[in-house]
Amino acid sequence: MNKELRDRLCCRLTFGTAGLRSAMGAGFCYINDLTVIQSTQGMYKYLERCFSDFRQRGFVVGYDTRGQVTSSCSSKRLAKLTAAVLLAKGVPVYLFSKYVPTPFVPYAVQQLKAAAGVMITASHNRKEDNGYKVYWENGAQITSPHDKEILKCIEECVEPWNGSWNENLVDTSPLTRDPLEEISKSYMEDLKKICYHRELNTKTNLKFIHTSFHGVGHDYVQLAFKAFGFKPPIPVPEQKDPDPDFSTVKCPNPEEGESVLELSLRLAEKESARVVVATDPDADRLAVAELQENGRWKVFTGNELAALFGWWMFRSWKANHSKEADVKNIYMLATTVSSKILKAIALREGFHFEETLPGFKWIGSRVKDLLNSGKEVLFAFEESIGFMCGTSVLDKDGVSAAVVIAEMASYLEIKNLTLAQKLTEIYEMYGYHISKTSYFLCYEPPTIKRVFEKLRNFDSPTSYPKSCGTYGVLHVRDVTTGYDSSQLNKKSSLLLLLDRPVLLTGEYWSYTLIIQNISTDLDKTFLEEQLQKVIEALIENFLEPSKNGLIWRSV
Ligand SMILES: O=P(O)(O)O[C@H]1O[C@H](CO)[C@@H](O)[C@H]1O
Repeated sequence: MNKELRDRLCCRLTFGTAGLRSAMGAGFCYINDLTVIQSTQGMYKYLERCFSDFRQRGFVVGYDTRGQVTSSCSSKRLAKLTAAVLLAKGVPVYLFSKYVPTPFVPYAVQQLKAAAGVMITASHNRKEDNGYKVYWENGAQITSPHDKEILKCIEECVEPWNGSWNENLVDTSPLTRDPLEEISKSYMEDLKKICYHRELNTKTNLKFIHTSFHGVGHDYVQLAFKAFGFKPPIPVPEQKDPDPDFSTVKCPNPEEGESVLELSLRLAEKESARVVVATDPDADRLAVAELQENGRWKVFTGNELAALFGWWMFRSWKANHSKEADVKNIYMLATTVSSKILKAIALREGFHFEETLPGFKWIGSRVKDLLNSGKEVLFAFEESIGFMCGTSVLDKDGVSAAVVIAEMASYLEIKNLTLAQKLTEIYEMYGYHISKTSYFLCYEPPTIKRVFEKLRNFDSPTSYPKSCGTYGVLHVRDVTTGYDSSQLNKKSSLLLLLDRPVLLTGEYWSYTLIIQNISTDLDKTFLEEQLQKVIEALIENFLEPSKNGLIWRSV
């Protein structure tokens, strides 16, 4: 009992890779009415300090379809409370009147010139979770130092203010605005900027299946296909409407591959559709599967999809610009744990590639800086099926990615190519880039700390591993401490300003191993075997799952 109380009351929610995220429940480290009110009060305090015109600019609030029947805690209720805190303080709130994809919030923040915004969502997490994703005025998720400063302000505002509980304010306050129609219309219009073959889309014989995994995606993906001139994709009926229980899937994470796509693939077979697109419950991630000639489905990894998107976005840019257009002004980005295929394409084609820390918040902020300095960013991604096509939304966007891949598939179809065949062509042109991504579940933060401490003091104190099984370690980059053995000054250009290891959410540690930029004449099977062996060595020597009680999830 004491332990239970301590666990619930003696710690606070902190900003992770995607805002505040935790299970819905009672306690200060859970998502509930009180912690959301406290967080918004802290946000108010911080925003008031940062923006003298906060009361003119307002704040955007969106929400997904999550909820708990037993506690009546839902994203919608938490969104209303978020709005109430600000309305009570005289701040105009753009509260969407209906659930929206996460990308609508960063998009709206920029469009409406709001000071900031919040999306109530736990993305693809299990049904028990919820979260509070914060966007800054630049339309990107907040990074340090804002997160730390907001946390400080939250701690100073834990007592609910008058009016903070009054969720009815959203219906009675003259400061409430519903941006749904305006934002939806303008988002779909902006989407057309990355539509290059509308004519072809209207005529294509290809059929597409779409699953929204019981979340927000259905209506918006249908609209996006319409904006591109396509017939509507065929929805998976059992998964098209919101269901906070996610009753047809074990976990609503499209990253889990074929097992989670079961209903979509069976529907595709029935409908003779070759391509399946799956948006996660808040529609910011995209999975894609394609039926192959051998009758099997290929579920693309995030890195493979990025190779296709990168090729496509650059090819489309080239096709729409004169030979004189300055390719040196073009940028593509990826997080450091993602494949370097874009780097290989960039090197060959003459544009720029940049790496960021893991998490789309880093990509969003960097893209904004590049845009501000007059650069053009065509595409950015992270391996966990997060894609940013174009720059209307400075975050990953499953809705735009779904319709872009549909256009790509239709275009390739008239060239008698499948997505998988084009991927092979891309590899043959720019070098094979193979990778394997998976993750371990670990519910004990001290264990994770121990694993990393061991890596930092491997054979002797303060020394990183020199080998992993039979493999030598060429370089070590520790973005938590800022160490990079490959640099002359031993300093990493990527430094995580957090006091915990990279890739940690407190719940799982994901890993991505990449063999990159290899010569095309090497045997791919041999490379895949090598990759598998390196993975096994890494797990056995560095992670030691049985000793550390880590649960492996196959992706
Ligand atoms: O909100 P979700 O999709 O979970 O995204 C989170 O997971 C990604 C991988 O670290 C990051 O981009 C982070 O924003």
